[in-house]
Amino acid sequence: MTSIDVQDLTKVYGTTRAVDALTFGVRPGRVTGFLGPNGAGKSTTMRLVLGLDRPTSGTATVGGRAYAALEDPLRHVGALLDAQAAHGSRTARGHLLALAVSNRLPARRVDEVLEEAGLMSVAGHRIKTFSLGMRQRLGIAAALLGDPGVVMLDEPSNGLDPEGIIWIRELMRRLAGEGRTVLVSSHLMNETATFADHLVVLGRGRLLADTPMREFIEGHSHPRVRVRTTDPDALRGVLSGKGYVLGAAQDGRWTVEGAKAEEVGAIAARAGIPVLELADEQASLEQAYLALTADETQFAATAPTTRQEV
Ligand SMILES: Nc1ncnc2c1ncn2[C@@H]1O[C@H](COP(=O)(O)OP(=O)(O)OP(=O)(O)O)[C@@H](O)[C@H]1O
Repeated sequence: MTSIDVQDLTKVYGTTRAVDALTFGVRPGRVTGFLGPNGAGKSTTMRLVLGLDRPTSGTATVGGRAYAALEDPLRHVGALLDAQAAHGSRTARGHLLALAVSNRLPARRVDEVLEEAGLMSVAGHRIKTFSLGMRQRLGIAAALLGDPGVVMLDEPSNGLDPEGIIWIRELMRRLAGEGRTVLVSSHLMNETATFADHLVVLGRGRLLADTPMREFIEGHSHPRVRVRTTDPDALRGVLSGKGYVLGAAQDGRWTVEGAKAEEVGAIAARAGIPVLELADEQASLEQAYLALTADETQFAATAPTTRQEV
């Protein structure tokens, strides 16, 4: 099966290094989430892989070859970059048929992908009447037209309703399960956590992480315990004796940063303090991502006081 390989890739626009000496691989059989703050270089990287832009230096290949060198490229790589790109005056079926014909793909694929994308009932409607979510579905249908081994989707959940979000998640899982190479950019961390096996994270054009999802979350978050007690003052006292701080209460529960449930439980039990609820907090992808990218966000709203402190 086919991999995407990005090797020492750099793209400079004027004074902006949109992509900066980037090296990573996207492997088959798993969904790779492509993350990074606004302007980190995700779309530029995807455009370079698709040969839509020329690298300043370095290479981006699919199955070891530049996209431009692929014969019948849609049979190898399907991509959704900009869902607005389709001609508004065409029907969904007309648009896909034109793509199929110009790329020497069998016309029967058109109805197959319309069905797959849930667009069969509107296949004869003009695209200009489509909502953003329907355009996303059409863009994904187009990406699947050539039955490609590599699928790249830029923000595919954009504009999709909850049912559409579940559909895209299941579609990506299935494509990876079939052994395809799936690269998906997203700003929605909770969403990405439901479908990605692996993560590639960019910040200001550079590689920040290329790791399995689980390792990423474990490596960029710290343990935290949630506890409910009838005697918070006593618990605060015994915990502070062990170097832990009982945080502020929220909904009748307290948090202890940097601790494990078994440690807090043992400390409370030794002091005879009643504990009504005790659990390790599951670190989320969002927490881990924010911890990693805190210094890499180009367009963060920063309070003036924080600025002066830096
Ligand atoms: N055609 C272009 N001309 C000039 N600058 C560009 C061009 N395309 C991208 N850039 C710049 O390159 C940087 C990376 O942009 P890119 O769109 O690749 O980031 P991104 O990670 O996809 O961001 P987002 O999450 O906002 O989509 C940004 O600073 C952007 O302004």
